[in-house]
Amino acid sequence: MIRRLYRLWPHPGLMVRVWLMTAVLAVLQGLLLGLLIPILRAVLRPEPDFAAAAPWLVVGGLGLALYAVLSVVATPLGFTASMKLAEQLRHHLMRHVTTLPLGWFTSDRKATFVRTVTNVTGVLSQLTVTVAAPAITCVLVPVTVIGVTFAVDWRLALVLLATLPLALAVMRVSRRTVARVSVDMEIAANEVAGRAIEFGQAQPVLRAAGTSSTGSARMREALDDHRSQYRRGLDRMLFPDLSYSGVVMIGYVVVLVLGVQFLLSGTLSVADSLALLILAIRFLEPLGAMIDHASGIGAMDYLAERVEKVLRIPALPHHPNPVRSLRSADIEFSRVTFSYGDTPALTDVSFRCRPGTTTALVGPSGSGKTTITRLVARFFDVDSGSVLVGGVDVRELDHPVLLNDVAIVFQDVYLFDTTIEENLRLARPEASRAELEEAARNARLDEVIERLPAGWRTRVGEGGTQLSGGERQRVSIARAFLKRARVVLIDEAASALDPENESAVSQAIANLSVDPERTVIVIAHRPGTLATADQVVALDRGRIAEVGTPADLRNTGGIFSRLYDQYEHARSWRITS
Ligand SMILES: Nc1ncnc2c1ncn2[C@@H]1O[C@H](COP(=O)(O)OP(=O)(O)OP(=O)(O)O)[C@@H](O)[C@H]1O
Repeated sequence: MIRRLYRLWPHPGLMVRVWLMTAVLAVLQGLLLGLLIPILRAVLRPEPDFAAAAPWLVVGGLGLALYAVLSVVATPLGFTASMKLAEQLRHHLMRHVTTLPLGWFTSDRKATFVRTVTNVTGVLSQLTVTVAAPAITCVLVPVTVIGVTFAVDWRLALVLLATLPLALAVMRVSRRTVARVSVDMEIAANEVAGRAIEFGQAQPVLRAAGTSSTGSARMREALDDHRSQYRRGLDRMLFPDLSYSGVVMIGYVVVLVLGVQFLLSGTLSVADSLALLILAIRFLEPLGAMIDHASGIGAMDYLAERVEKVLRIPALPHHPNPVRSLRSADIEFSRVTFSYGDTPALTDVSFRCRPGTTTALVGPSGSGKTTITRLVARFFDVDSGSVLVGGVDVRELDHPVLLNDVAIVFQDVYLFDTTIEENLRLARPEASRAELEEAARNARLDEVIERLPAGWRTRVGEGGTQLSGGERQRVSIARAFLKRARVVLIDEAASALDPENESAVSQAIANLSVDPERTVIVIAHRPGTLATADQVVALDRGRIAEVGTPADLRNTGGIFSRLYDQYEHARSWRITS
């Protein structure tokens, strides 16, 4: 465990200092106890010899003073260490996460990551100080006491020594049980937390459907499960707990019986028997306390594994001499094949998008449209073939340089809870007022801003909830203009937009491709976008089905013409309904 924690932290110096301090205190404690022997031997004689005891008392006094000073230093060190260690581990995780492929950030992984960074690192760092350090004491005090006991009577030292491996062996077995119980309890607690979040979020749906009792039944079920898991856990812990205490108690009784016997037979003095009795107590007491730390150590194991799991995710490979500028926005897919693990997404896909043009990606759900846009931005690396931007394989391009020239307009745009101006400035913080206004005009956002009560200074709410979906997309397109991105990847809203937003978003997309240096790829769901695209790439189950201009493909009876008719039909249905 110690080795594992040592490897986990990039700079384990602070942790080692805390542990060393604890170790020094533990050994000092054992040695101070050992001083009892010469002191008791000098005092518990028929004629007490205080002069002989005096030097030991002085050494003991100095030792105690040192112990007190070290304890005073160690306590605040422990407090700050736990905070600093958490901070260090968080930075370590964050640094690693910035090297991961963007495609790794699915919503469930994001949740796990957030929990690991916030909760797991904090608890692990705290346990590293509050459990690992006392656990060191629990081992080192008995070990030192044994050393000292050997100096008095090797026979009793052997009895104590026999207890140690036995207790540690029982401890090992117990730890496994305790670790399993801790994991089961953590899973049950997570289930409760998950259900609670679901229960909260689903309130509107549950109430609208008049089934709020069903929702609370699911919640109750999770709580019941957690309670019975907890009870089962306590039952399972009973046996290791009792067997461990049993070993420690038997050790103590054996020392007591043998000590009395040696005393009665005259082979051990009264002073030594008394000293040994005290040493035996100090030997067995920390050993007994060790079981209390077993669940903490089990929890540390589990938490360390969770941090290691994130750190083990392979980073996006880095080219040793990356190309540091983008020659042009020419995009080419050359025989690209890609799978998400075992799920094939694209097979042998080749097409080219020239600067100054708009390419519409169409195809049924799951045909690979989103994957194409992800590969352009290098969220993932292809399995075979290559994606070229400006004639250079994206794997050879400096990733920040690529992302600097790429703007992505998601279907569901997330805005920060600040003003509309700040949300736009994210794309280029130093943009002038005139540049902001030009970007807003091009994205047809100007008319939205005019309507807002505080204009540019209107706060958009968490996630941008004060704006409609189409308006949020316009903010995102305005960012692409402001950023002067030469590659723009758009996932057009598939759900219905009101006619005003629909035509504004289509116009904004059309404005983007006016720039002769810009390449626009849009996952198109609107006939308006399809009709104005320069090129259509139709996909079917990860393969290219058709490539051509909308006019060429409109009457072929192929996938594009079918989808076009469907979109048109849906549109007329919306208009007439
Ligand atoms: N993160 C992922 N992990 C595993 N499989 C994925 C992932 N994303 C997509 N897939 C799978 O890859 C295939 C292509 O998905 P993709 O999202 O590219 O299709 P799409 O045409 O954009 O679909 P839609 O129109 O529904 O968004 C599908 O089979 C999908 O289930």
